[in-house]
Amino acid sequence: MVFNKNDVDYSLYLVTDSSMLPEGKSLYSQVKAGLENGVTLVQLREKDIETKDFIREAVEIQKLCREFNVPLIINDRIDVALAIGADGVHVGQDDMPIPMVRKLVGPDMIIGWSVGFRHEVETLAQWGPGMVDYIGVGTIFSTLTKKNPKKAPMGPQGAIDVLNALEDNKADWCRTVGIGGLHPVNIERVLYQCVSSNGKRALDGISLVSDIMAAPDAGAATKNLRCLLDNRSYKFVNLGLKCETVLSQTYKEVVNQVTSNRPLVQHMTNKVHQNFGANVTLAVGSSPIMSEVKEEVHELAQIPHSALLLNTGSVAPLDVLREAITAYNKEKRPIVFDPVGYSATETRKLLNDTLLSHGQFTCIKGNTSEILSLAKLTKEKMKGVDAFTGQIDNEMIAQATRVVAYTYKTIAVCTGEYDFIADGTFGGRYYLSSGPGLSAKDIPCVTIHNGSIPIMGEITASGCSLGSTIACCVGGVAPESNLFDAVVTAVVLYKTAGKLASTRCQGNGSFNVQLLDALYQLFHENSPEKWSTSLERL
Ligand SMILES: Cc1nc(C(=O)O)sc1CCOP(=O)(O)O
Ligand SMILES: C=C1C=NC(C(F)(F)F)=NC1=N
Ligand SMILES: [Mg+2]
Repeated sequence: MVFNKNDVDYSLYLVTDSSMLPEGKSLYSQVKAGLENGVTLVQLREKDIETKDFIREAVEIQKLCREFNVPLIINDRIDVALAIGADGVHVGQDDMPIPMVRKLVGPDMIIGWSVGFRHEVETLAQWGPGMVDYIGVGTIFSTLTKKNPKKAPMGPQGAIDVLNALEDNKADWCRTVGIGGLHPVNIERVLYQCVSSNGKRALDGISLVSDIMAAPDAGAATKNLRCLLDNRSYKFVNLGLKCETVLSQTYKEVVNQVTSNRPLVQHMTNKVHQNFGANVTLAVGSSPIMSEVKEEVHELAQIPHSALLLNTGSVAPLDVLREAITAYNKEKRPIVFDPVGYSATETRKLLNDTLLSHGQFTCIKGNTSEILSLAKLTKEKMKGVDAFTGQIDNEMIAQATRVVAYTYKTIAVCTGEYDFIADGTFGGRYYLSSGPGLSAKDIPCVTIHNGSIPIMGEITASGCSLGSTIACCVGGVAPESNLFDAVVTAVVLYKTAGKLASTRCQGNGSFNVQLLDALYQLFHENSPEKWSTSLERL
């Protein structure tokens, strides 16, 4: 019996592995526990096994899957799949070519293909709908399960590229499952982030091996995975993720909450910014801690009203930065990310991309060049570049800010004469199969202006210290307060202080001091009705 391909539920796809069974468990018992708790598709994958043993095992598992009306896919071994009348086969890039597989198995069997790159999608699109029915998109995160991996982990951004390739090549018939290192700690984030740029396509499901096959209680593990797949809301921070530009909270309220909650803002940042950032944090009624000690990040993240400012000018080792992201995500406390010099060097780009794929950021703040490169809006892609002056117009910057917010499902801030703030969080909602239907141009964005303040660019750490101010506000507001309001308040406060300081200073030395004083005065006076900075909804 072969399933109608359109009826296959790819949401929780178990791929077996008999080499990691816990003591006293069998392949059969693990698969059964999975099927009883929400596994919707099974793939029998045995690398080194005699054909006779494989067939015996396949017949046994097939019988079990039929009891649960779940399709059985055989990995790699077309002969075994045909011999037992399996519902499908899965082949990798180095296995039998797809057109040959289709010729052997006929039109009704399900064919799955391992895909990691855009060119592989272009190939399957050329073959058309009669060939590949679904693809395993991976390897998303590093995993020990697949021996001699040929692909480096692609991260959620790599999976988005594959989803975009499917959309670009109109391969609408092709379904997708993410695979590789998927576990409860990252599944919500993968489903939340992995949406095509046009908003139409999300992953159809997730596929995993060790989380169930190696689980001492495979039933409980599966039940947990099922919940993550079905609840569709990723609360990555314990703040309100209301997706609108109506400031549901006034600047005054935000400042009051920061004052009363006095957040602890952990800085992992560059040497130049350390001192000034700590003083800005104090000026904005908060407590700085400049710690880059791996062993204490979890303790710090657990302190009420903690927030992390991660500025990749920091020289802390990568594993310390990753541990900090893990800790603050685990505690659902905000992380402000400042990808300093994002694409200035390949090294920095690799570091930043690695951190961006490791966790969920509450806010990503950068200057125009950092945001444009994060949005992958290179010169030729930019329509808004003035042909003569080469100046990038505000519409282009606003769009780049929206693309960054959308791509990383975060609040993106682009600093310059005009600051832009876009909300790509979608309220934390995520989808299976079809995405939100909205693209970057549809998400809320505001711009903030207070005339030009050229001296802002003349001092060190002025951009970095906006990061400190944002971290104070998102750290200090009450839980469930709206995240967007807190970020907007920080940017408006900072730009107002910058303007005020520029009218009082005699050069960049005194500007530093005046900026600190202005922040302190504006914050403690807390009379936003007097703040000179204007906000406009785009
Ligand atoms: C079978 C397989 N294929 C992969 C690919 O990237 O194509 S990764 C993988 C193993 C996934 O195991 P786990 O869920 O234990 O990480
Ligand atoms: C190598 C593989 C990649 N992906 C998948 C699946 F997720 F099932 F599509 N299965 C495999 N065996
Ligand atoms: Mg910067």
